[in-house]
Amino acid sequence: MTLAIKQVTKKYKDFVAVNALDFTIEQGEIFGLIGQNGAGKTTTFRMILNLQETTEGEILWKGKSVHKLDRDFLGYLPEERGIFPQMKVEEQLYFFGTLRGKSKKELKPDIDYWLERFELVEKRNDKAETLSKGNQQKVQLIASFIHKPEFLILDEPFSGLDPVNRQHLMDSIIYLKKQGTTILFSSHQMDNVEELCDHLCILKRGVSLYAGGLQQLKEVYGKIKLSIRTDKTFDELANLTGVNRVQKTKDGFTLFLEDESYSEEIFHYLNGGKYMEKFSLDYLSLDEIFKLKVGEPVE
Ligand SMILES: Nc1ncnc2c1ncn2[C@@H]1O[C@H](COP(=O)(O)OP(=O)(O)OP(=O)(O)O)[C@@H](O)[C@H]1O
Repeated sequence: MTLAIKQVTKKYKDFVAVNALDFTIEQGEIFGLIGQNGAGKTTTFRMILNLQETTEGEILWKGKSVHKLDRDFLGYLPEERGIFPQMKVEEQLYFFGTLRGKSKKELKPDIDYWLERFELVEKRNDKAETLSKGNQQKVQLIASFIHKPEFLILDEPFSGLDPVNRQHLMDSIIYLKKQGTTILFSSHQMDNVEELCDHLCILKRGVSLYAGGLQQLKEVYGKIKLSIRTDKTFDELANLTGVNRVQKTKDGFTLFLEDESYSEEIFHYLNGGKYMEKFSLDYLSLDEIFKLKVGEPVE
């Protein structure tokens, strides 16, 4: 494993912000940390970054305590956004890259590449303060990884970006993973997490409710989401055996089943087992699982 969080607790006086957190991240994977506001995501990042001490437990990078490491292997996009307002975009990127030990010559092709990729080429000589909020965020994002860190931590990287730039960011994260970068990020946008993550940790008030593979998590619940188009009524569907909940959708209904085994019986009931225009059985989305999980009491 690359990063190991071992029984880490963070207390602020009597308040426990992170409680016995324990998970590992493998080299080259994308790992999502999700949780409601105040769940302890930023605190966890700050402890990995050695910006804050753990109260208990330890954090290891490739077997060594993060206290003992030079920080150049890390890249970090903090939640508090901010770049030097008076500095030009390109200057800014050279500044952060050289600060992390790269030469201007090494940085040049990468800066050109990322400015192009994030549609900032025309802004390269503009002062940061004249950019829109989203564009400033893109500059800060590029600055976080322009020195090609082995491990990149992104705190809410998607917030504040429009859908096109969100897609650019998704593609860039996948590109960085392909280059071998290990990536840990937090997001409140579950569709982004679902699309990108191999593994994830769900935090609730500092406690991990789940840490492991995304697909494994989905399989715990099974394929219990049935989307159908039918002329049956809401009540008829709600009264079926094995149906826990019915949701009206734009073009039909979604049935949440007790168990996926009920789907066959329902298929026969709806249309005598014949052709149906829409009948699809699926896993719950991460968003749905998240809402179920955070609704459960913490032990
Ligand atoms: N310096 C501090 N002193 C006291 N309490 C703190 C401090 N920093 C964070 N906390 C508390 O620790 C808890 C976790 O905060 P943290 O910022 O890690 O949450 P988060 O999951 O990143 O939330 P968000 O999604 O809102 O960014 C919160 O209740 C917060 O108020």
